[in-house]
Amino acid sequence: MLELRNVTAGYGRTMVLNDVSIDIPQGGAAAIMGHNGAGKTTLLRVAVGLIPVKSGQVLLDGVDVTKLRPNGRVRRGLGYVPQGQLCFPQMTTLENLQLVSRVKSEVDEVLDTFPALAGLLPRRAGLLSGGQRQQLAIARTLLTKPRMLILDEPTEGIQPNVVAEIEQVIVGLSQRGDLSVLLVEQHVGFALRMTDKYYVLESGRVTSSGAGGAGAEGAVRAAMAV
Ligand SMILES: Nc1ncnc2c1ncn2[C@@H]1O[C@H](COP(=O)(O)OP(=O)(O)OP(=O)(O)O)[C@@H](O)[C@H]1O
Repeated sequence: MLELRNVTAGYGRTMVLNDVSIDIPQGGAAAIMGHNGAGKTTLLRVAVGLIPVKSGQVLLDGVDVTKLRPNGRVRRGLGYVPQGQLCFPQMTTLENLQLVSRVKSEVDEVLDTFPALAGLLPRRAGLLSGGQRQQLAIARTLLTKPRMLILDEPTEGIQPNVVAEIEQVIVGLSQRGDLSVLLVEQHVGFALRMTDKYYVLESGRVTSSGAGGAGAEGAVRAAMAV
């Protein structure tokens, strides 16, 4: 569904990604792993269209979207949840959701996926916990009805006891069958459990890739130890 083909990209004259290729099929789930500064967030930004490529191509459903703006890519089915549990803190949980959709049945549908949010609708988003804000950020993106959900470190900065809750939601989404998932994640075990493909990025290059699943953990840890 989403393919980056030999992408080189960066900021100004500094290239961060060098000749990176990844391919996530429709309904598939892939994890990008690597140390801090390896270029994981940059890769996601390139996929979404927030950073132009210097060379290479981005394809959605086999169509070259390299020159397409982010809003065009969202219309074609990309949903992006950036790092940091972003929300509008002065607005309530419900108002944050209604920024995307005022259709009650659509809001109710995402609340089925996030029952924890249902009881927090009148609360200002700034007063939610980090885990609740992350759920809100994912719920808001789901309201755009993506076919591919792109998540940047969804468990970062979240209390360990809430991490499992977030993981469960993402695993559920990835198993829906109609939603592809691309995930940047530091928790190697979790990332591999829920994906069928992994890529390790080091200094802007893919240094290891293969099938996901718990069996890949050794290979990923070895690749990241280099
Ligand atoms: N807006 C920017 N302008 C210039 N350089 C940037 C910018 N954002 C990131 N970089 C640089 O690009 C490189 C890759 O950053 P990126 O955020 O993609 O890495 P990452 O793998 O996501 O790291 P982390 O795990 O710490 O989030 C780093 O050297 C970083 O300093």
